[in-house]
Amino acid sequence: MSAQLIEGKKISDSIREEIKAEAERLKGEGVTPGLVVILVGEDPASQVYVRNKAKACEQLGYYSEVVRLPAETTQQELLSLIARYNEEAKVHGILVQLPLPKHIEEKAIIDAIAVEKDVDGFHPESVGNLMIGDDTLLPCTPAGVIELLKRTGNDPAGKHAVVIGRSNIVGKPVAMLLLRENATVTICHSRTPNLPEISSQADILVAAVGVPKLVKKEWIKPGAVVIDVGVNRLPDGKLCGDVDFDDALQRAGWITPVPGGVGPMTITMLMANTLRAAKRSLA
Ligand SMILES: NC(=O)c1ccc[n+]([C@@H]2O[C@H](COP(=O)([O-])OP(=O)(O)OC[C@H]3O[C@@H](n4cnc5c(N)ncnc54)[C@H](OP(=O)(O)O)[C@@H]3O)[C@@H](O)[C@H]2O)c1
Ligand SMILES: Nc1nc(=O)c2c([nH]1)NC[C@@H]1CN(c3ccc(C(=O)N[C@@H](CCC(=O)O)C(=O)O)cc3)CN21
Ligand SMILES: [Mg+2]
Repeated sequence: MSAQLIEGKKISDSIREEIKAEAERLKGEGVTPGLVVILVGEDPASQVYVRNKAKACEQLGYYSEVVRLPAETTQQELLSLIARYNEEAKVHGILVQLPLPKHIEEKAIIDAIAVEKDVDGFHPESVGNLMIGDDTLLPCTPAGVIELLKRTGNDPAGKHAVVIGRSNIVGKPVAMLLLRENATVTICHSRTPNLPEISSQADILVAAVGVPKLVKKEWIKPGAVVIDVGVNRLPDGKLCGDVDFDDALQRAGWITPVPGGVGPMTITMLMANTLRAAKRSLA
């Protein structure tokens, strides 16, 4: 048996076509969606993502700015910049690339972003809205995961979903979205003692851990849908996920590759959020 591939790149390309058509329509009404990405310091992985985001903006005809700041930038300088973009009408979405240098308090920065421009969905008000089921901008990676499931006919409703990882940017929000889609959700983390046992009960397994190839064949229920959020750089420079892909292929029913799975969807969902924020600015 060999799992079916969930082709995130392909699915993401077709969603980008839909977004592009919508963006053209909005431009006809005089609004060009605009995104600013702010990068502090020189983290090489961040550089790649920032470049991919700028490329996507170009492809969709968005207005885009990338602000690269030195690692020594102070928290106050960053806050002032955000205050400026909160007021800037051309910009509908503000993304500050995480992680930030240690001397900057991430929470202070996220809190400072105007909630209507919070295209990451990380602001406490956005998180609260997601939690209570109100209409809000959804965090991109979790929204991408749900979109991948739906577009491959893997509706989460009634399924047991196991999420490994509880970060604020992936684990917790993806669990909340799966719950909203009527899955029964189990969240695991570094203090979960019997991880393989719980994991192997999952109809839908989401790995968002940051440990290369952690998830082995024995952790997977035969036929399960495996969504690998991990993007890890190996010493040889290659990318790999949190799932041992070759191993999992023999057991899973569906699986996302890394690269080419969740990553491209994250960027596409960012583009969708920016479009949404731009549309709302009209109302
Ligand atoms: N594809 C994308 O678009 C995308 C987007 C974001 C992140 N990522 C990738 O996804 C991965 C996770 O990112 P993140 O930001 O969520 O990471 P994070 O903030 O480091 O969180 C990792 C989570 O995994 C748990 N964990 C760590 N080691 C574990 C272990 N051995 N067993 C069980 N749980 C363990 C941690 O538990 P504790 O809470 O107990 O510490 C934590 O909850 C990374 O590889 C990252 O690069 C990809
Ligand atoms: N503010 C903020 N928002 C985010 O969504 C975010 C961060 N910060 N910091 C880093 C993480 C990691 N994220 C991402 C986003 C896209 C890819 C991505 O495009 N991955 C491609 C390969 C890229 C490569 O070649 O390195 C893939 O196919 O998986 C990966 C991680 C987004 N994340
Ligand atoms: Mg983190």
